[in-house]
Amino acid sequence: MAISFQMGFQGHAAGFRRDSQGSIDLPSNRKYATEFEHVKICSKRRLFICLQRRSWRICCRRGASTLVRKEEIERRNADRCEEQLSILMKFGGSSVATAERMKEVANLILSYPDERPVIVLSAMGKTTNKLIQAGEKAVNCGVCNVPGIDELRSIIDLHLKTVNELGIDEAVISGLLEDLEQLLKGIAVMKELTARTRDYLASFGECLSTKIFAEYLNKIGIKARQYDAFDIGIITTDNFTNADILDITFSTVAKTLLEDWSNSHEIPVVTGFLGKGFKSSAVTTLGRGGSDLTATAIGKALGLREIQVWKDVDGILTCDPNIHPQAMPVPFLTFEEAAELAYFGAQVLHPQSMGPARESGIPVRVKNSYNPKAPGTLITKQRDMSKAFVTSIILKSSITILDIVSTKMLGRYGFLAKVFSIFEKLGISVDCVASSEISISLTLDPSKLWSRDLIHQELDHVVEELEKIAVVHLFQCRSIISIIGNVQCSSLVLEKAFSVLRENGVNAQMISQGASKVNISLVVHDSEAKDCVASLHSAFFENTNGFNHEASP
Ligand SMILES: Nc1ncnc2c1ncn2[C@@H]1O[C@H](COP(=O)(O)OP(=O)(O)O)[C@@H](O)[C@H]1O
Ligand SMILES: N[C@@H](CC(=O)OP(=O)(O)O)C(=O)O
Repeated sequence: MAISFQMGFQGHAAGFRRDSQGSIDLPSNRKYATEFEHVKICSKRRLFICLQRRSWRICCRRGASTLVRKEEIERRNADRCEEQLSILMKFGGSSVATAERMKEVANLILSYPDERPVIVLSAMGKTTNKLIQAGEKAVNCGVCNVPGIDELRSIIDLHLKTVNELGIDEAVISGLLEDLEQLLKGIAVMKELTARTRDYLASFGECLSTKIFAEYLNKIGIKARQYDAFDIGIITTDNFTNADILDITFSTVAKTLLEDWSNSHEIPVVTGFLGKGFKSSAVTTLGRGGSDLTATAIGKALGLREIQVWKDVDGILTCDPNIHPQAMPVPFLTFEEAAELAYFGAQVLHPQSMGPARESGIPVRVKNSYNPKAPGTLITKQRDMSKAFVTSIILKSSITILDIVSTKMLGRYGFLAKVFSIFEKLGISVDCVASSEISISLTLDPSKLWSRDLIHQELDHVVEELEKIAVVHLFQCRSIISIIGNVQCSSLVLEKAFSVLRENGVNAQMISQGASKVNISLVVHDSEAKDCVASLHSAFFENTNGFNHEASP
């Protein structure tokens, strides 16, 4: 964009350079851009005054930092009025962990000038963990000691520091911070933290981050409005800590957000992770990482063109980078592949998040807010599978295997039905199954089903029930390695996977292939699992002579 701008000495000293179109590129050190957005504390006074008189504001356009007229931002606001909301941008905790990160995210939003986005945010950084830890401490610490709980202090410090660094009024969050302390005192008085209270407690994280961010957007000239998901019609089951979104959500959310948008043209900034219980009307949460699900649910409700999920990695990777640092981005995935990957434990996506996107056919793009230029991963209904072989390897550790063999007290036909009716009665879901007429092996993820102190007791209970009809062996400390790949190549995938296991001297204790056939799961001992993943990754992705490389969707 061509602009004329008298750049004084300070501007040159700060490293600003004019390019051939007249745009002024900011120095690569983004600190300057930030300083000029928060001019109150800016030491580059002369340049700041000049900027203010001419009504310039700083924003980031398509990755290159440029100065953009305030009028231009107003024009964009006006353009937004004429059109419907177009995309959804969800930013996870790592993307909004500090004031600096929030500024980067605001710049990212500005770098999509032609879109009218809905924003979904998670809690800042590790706030959710700290809220839960504070709640657990409050149970035993006594009311007087609540204000001194380390995690509470750290949550208050982080949020106050953030509003101060963003130059917004502390009043935006002071009421919420007071309520939070009161809630923790209530937990201390009651000496218990129920699942319902835990969800209410966790909700403070998203309420705080969205209030701060919406206020900041308004401050820099982008009209925005904060929404609590439980007030706009995200209606869920009353299954606290792991609630499911109910279908009524789609029409209620659409009504609220679209009506407000057409009246006020303010970008909605919505709390991820939260909902409202259908029967209880209390705040619920969608399970850890649930903001991804909020994003796809709102995307479906509004019929948006694209759902963007911004993380701290270059998209979905070939495996967890914490397990194997050579993990590389997967450019394209189908909803089915992404759902399997999420369900089998890839932390990067919430297990249920692909549902609403798949039902509505809206593409999901997973991007890196720390590296926006990276293409990320595009998840769509279909993709060209001709060059696809294996897309990723997922590891889920600390699972339990149950080997169940019929005592023949039941007829052959009744055995499997009876086994699954026991799981249904106990409300237990199973990950992998391998079965014959009279025996069945299956895997459970106890940490998802029961709290740590209940795991042993609950497992004993399951075994006791099953022993009424079968001989049961229970094996703990096992890992599921799931290989997500092309159904057409499953024999080749199995052949290669087994030769890797053989080279590593590892015996698979169970093998299972889902009905979708995109996933082959192998169960090994926890102690062997990480080395197996590294060797499988190396065999499928690092020494492939280009065999496993994909270029187009
Ligand atoms: N296959 C994978 N691809 C990408 N990231 C993965 C994968 N498996 C595990 N991860 C982890 O997931 C993290 C991103 O997920 P998450 O922390 O939930 O993001 P956010 O909080 O930004 O929504 C990454 O930092 C990475 O450590
Ligand atoms: N804050 C919630 C919800 C969430 O989705 O977080 P993130 O996007 O940072 O994974 C959690 O920590 O579980």
